[in-house]
Amino acid sequence: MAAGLWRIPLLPLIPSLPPAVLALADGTIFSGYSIGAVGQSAGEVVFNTALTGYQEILTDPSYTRQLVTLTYPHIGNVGVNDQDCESTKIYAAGLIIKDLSLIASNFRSEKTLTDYLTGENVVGIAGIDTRKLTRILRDKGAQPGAIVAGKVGDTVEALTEKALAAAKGFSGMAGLDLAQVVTTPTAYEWTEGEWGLNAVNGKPGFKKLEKPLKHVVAYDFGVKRNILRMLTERGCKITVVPAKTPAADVLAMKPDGVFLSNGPGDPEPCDYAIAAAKTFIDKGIPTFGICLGHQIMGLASGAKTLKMKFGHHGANHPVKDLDDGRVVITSQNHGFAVDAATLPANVRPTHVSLFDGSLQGLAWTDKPAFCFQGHPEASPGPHDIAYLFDRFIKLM
Ligand SMILES: NC(=O)CC[C@H](N)C(=O)O
Repeated sequence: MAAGLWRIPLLPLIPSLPPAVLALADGTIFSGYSIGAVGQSAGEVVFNTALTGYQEILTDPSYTRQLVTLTYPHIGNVGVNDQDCESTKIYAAGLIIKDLSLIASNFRSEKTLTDYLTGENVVGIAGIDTRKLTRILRDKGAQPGAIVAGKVGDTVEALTEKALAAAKGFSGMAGLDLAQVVTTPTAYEWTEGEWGLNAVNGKPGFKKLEKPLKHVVAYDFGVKRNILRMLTERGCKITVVPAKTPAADVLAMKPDGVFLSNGPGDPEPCDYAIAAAKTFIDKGIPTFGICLGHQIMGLASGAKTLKMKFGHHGANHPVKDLDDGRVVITSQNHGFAVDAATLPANVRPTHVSLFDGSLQGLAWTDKPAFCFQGHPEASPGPHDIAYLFDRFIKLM
């Protein structure tokens, strides 16, 4: 047999694998096998087109209450390690894939994807037609759904009934304030830089902040670690604060700049964050927002946000920089967007998506404030738009 051929097709055929079912609220059923914990989980089903980075995706807090299907068909082959986590745990409500690699092969791998999902009590389903699922999500929009993962011997019929009921019971992401659910309970300092093969005395690890040049207060609405690392890398000492920290408390820390993080859920109900953002912008504090932070800044300007049909989730999205015309390939993960038609006169669009023309970046014409809808920290994804971090440093 040709090298490696044995790996791929056998797993779905092994009869003793526990069954799992994914149901969509529209009644569509996918039956496959369980690759994680036994149990059930409901959420909004979204598709992500990144070719790499399943571990970073699972641990991105912005995926709270979302069941993520990866359009790349073969997942798990590089295993999982502690250092590539974007937060302290898996936040995605469940994982949906076509084919699980039977082996994890990477010099940094510490465990398999299955062990990771099971250990974190997160459900996963494999062996389903993820292309069909993605076409449904593209045609009908992101859908409420549920995964029910059983034990060996459970019948698909019984799982299907439970999955359908759970899918129909999930009311969707609109109106959900999840930032206050996932935020840190207390403030903390962050001084860890980026990971490098030779970063710590010639060994792999995270660089340490050498000389703090700026003090940034970062609101944690579900912050991804690589954002903090890329700011640290540029000389920022960061104080990470809980989502509901009043603006006055932050101003008392006399920061050089304020950062508003990514995060899950609908930005509109986050009135506490919108009010804080407005204070910083009005007072002329250099302010930078990413993803949910961008949407919160948009709302603070008086603009409106809207729910997109199926959003942007991937690591290959072209975005145009309207200032110089360059096209950057970006990492994306959002289901809401700032409505360009509602921008006030003092806020101008700086970036647009070349997939659907939706708004990707904003800058205030009269204040040192700007924000971006996608993920300049990537992780996973290309670093084409890392220049936004440099822009923030310059603004301070
Ligand atoms: N990554 C994010 O910050 C996502 C923002 C918001 N929860 C959305 O889905 O649009």
